[in-house]
Amino acid sequence: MLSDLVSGALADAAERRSIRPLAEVEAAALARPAALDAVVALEPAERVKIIAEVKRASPSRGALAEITDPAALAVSYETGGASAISVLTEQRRFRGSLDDLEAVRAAVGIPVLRKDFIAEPYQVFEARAAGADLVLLIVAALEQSVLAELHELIHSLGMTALVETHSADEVEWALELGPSVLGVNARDLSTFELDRDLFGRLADRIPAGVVRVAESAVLRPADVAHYRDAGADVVLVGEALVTGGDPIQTLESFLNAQSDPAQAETSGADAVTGERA
Ligand SMILES: O=C(O)c1ccccc1NCC(=O)[C@H](O)[C@H](O)COP(=O)(O)O
Repeated sequence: MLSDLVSGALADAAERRSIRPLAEVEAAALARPAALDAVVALEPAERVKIIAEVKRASPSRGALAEITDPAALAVSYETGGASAISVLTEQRRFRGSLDDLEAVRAAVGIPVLRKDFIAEPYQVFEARAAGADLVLLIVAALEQSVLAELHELIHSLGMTALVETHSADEVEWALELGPSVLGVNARDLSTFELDRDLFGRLADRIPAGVVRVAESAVLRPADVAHYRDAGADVVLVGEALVTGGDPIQTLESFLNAQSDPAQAETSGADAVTGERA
């Protein structure tokens, strides 16, 4: 699944490049106002911070929400207290686009993440040209040399990489890059299995000074508390926010629930499927 997603994303990028060549996108990227400092926005604080995701659909869940106005959704995320916005720009399985990213960038004042299957420099320049401040790099999807090249490019353009891992080896490879922000995704991107305890097993391997992001499988406030207790500085939330009805209220409940440790014990969500009990 992951290699299909990467090859689909590369094919779509090749099509866009045939219309808008690299030189043009590079010039647009360099002409953008400077990226926002995502490391400052996400740096550890008393409460866990939230990256709120604009997510219409996914390979594991199918259609999630229509989201006709991604900018309005992002504004409600910002109002609800999100520290950054993640925009899924992959079009085949997530029904996202760079237009969504541009619209969100224009509407909010907090950092915006391009969440996609980034595997070549063109996609990084596109991200900056569309106004991204953060770009996702998935360790499992990339050769180490490509990972290092893209990481360097992201930083040379003033953006921050969110380097995503799913195992102890991947954390080790990610750390070779000297990342500022490192994510552990509870979702295995090939099987879709969710393991909410993975973050806790890997967190100690992430040195102080690197922002620790727990990604996926947050369905209720207790899940935020669970990640916080395991050492997360930030949680990345998609599905619960786009399906939950009122994103502002959902975000507030996630941010406020963190001070109630009792809730950590009452989570009824299944750690493997992520289904609500
Ligand atoms: O969400 C999927 O089904 C998926 C499948 C394959 C590759 C990536 C996938 N999702 C990307 C993400 O990691 C999530 O959108 C993000 O972490 C939020 O997760 P959630 O809160 O569980 O929607």
